[in-house]
Amino acid sequence: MARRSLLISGGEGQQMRGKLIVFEGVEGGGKTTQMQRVQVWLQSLTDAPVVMTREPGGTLLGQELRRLLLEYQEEEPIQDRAELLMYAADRAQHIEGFLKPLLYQGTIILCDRYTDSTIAYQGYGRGLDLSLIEQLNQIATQGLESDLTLWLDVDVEIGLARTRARGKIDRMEQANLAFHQRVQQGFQRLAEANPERIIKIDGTLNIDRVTEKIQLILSQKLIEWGLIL
Ligand SMILES: Nc1ncnc2c1ncn2[C@@H]1O[C@H](COP(=O)(O)OP(=O)(O)O)[C@@H](O)[C@H]1O
Ligand SMILES: Cc1cn([C@H]2C[C@H](O)[C@@H](COP(=O)(O)OP(=O)(O)O)O2)c(=O)[nH]c1=O
Repeated sequence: MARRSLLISGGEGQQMRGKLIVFEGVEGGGKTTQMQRVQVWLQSLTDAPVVMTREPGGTLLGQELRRLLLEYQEEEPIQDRAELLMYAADRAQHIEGFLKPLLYQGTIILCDRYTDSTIAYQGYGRGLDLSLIEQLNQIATQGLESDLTLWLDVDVEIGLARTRARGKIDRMEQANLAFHQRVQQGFQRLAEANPERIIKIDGTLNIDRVTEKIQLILSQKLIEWGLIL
């Protein structure tokens, strides 16, 4: 495949020339593992910078919010609506201070979780009103949607077993199985409702097979976007 600079295919001025590729799914689906592999592979194909980031935690403020959101403490449980607003604050900061400037420069961004996680976890998982979450996502993102979302689908039990094997589990991972199953159902519904944007990948395959599948999907997208010939 021939490389092509993203800067050539983009327009002038304030046009967003980069691409936002999001990795989603329940805990332990393999997002982090695959993103690292995809970053190296994609960077070998294009002159455009390929950058990895995550929500929560893609900015300095976000790192603080991530700590508060994921640290387990019994004294004063975080209320569901406070949790929702903290994820939204992380996203607003991330988009304005990090994602948008890079997208204007033509960067390809690989982002670990985005708006669908809020719908799945706070909406389906916690049971907060979906239209309220959509409004909040709109406020935080100012309408910035992912160009492509790769949903690494694994059974909740498999994913949680993987994260437990990895070590200490965080506040969200400690939520009960029924919560995580509702989250999973959320991702399923989102994928059904957005077949163009969200592509499901079987995350139970071995690591190399998952990488191959992602590479195949991304190769087609890069051609479609005019980033490789
Ligand atoms: N396809 C896979 N098969 C088996 N284990 C995997 C697979 N993908 C990732 N893992 C392992 O599962 C754990 C969680 O993976 P990780 O990439 O951190 O997932 P996530 O970021 O989605 O939570 C890690 O220990 C990782 O090595
Ligand atoms: C972005 C986002 C994440 N989350 C949760 C999902 C995860 O449990 C946690 C942190 O995500 P993440 O770092 O992806 O955890 P892991 O790599 O272990 O899967 O935050 C929400 O509940 N709502 C959101 O909007």
